[in-house]
Amino acid sequence: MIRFLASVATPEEALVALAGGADVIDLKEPSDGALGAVSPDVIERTIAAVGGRRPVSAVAGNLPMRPESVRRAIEERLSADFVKIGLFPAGREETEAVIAAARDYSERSLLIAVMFADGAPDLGLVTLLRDAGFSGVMLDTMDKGSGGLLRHMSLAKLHEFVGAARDANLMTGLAGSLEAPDIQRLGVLGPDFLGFRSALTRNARDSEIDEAKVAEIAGLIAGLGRPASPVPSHANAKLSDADLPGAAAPGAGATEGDTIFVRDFVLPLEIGAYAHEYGRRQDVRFSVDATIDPIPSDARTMGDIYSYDVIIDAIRALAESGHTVLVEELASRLAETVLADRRVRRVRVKVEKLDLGPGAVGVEIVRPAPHRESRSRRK
Ligand SMILES: O=C[C@H](O)COP(=O)(O)O
Repeated sequence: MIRFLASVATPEEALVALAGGADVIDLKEPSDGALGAVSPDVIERTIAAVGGRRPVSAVAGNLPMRPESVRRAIEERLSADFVKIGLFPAGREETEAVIAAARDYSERSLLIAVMFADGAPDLGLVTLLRDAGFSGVMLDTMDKGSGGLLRHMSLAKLHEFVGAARDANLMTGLAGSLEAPDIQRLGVLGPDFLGFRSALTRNARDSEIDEAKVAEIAGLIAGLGRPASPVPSHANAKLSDADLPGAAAPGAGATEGDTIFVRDFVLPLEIGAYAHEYGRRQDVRFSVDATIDPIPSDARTMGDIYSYDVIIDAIRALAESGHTVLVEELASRLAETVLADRRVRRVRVKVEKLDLGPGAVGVEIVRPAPHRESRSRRK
């Protein structure tokens, strides 16, 4: 299950976030850039207001990459469940010194490193973070006026980040001016947290958060229903472990379903078994028809639908994944990604190479959703 981290500036906002359904109350001062810190007094009052119902995190601030500044900031925030420490662009040595300095506190709080997608993040730091006792790592954006996370980093790169962090046994979070349509697209990657501030306010990022907005984001995240990697014990106790939504069996006598499609989507890919097909790209056309549970007639938000963006993202990820020998492999991998969403009943995938002749060559496959099959076998 993916958790919803809501950034708040005051105890009052924390209560709004709580009422709206946030899973983690993240203290930061939004008028002071990406990781503006709130005072220790605000931290204490917020912890008291939240009263143990949810974990509270506090950011260390927009600090220079100097061990003594980072140490002091962590020291003042140890009463929070998580302390988020920004790894701002700096030389490797300075960054390593900050990570090493944080190690002294890893037994006393859960440390989360924050890297910045628009700040040339070094994903190779993940193992250092693990060795220094960090509990998690997030990707966020520094410049809140420069577009959201997906503008700065491709899904394939984010996938790599989540995978590397998970391999290092770190919790992962994604944030950066995220909006409602990003949730399903990032949900496919299975991070532990999605973090929000801008999407929770009706006006500017530093205006007050709005409960209805918080509830909308909470509903969309709850609708993802992905399994989570373990969250360390004392913070976990404050997180609700509601059953995975979206897992209900389709009603008996349900219709064939509706179709979400992406057709004739052409991208250049490295593909083919011949030597002359290596080291160059050729145009490949993808067409995907996903048969999904009938769309409710009152569907109005992203949470009510299966997004074609998820299919497009999966195709783009294939294009970025290096050389593939067979179109059949592309088709199977794409089908698997689409079928991972429990609303999908069946998928038809057509993959065509366009540069080999006057026409197209390729493959078309149809695959049923495995979770639907096993359910009907049990009956
Ligand atoms: O940690 C999450 C951030 O506060 C996200 O803020 P943002 O949605 O305004 O980028």
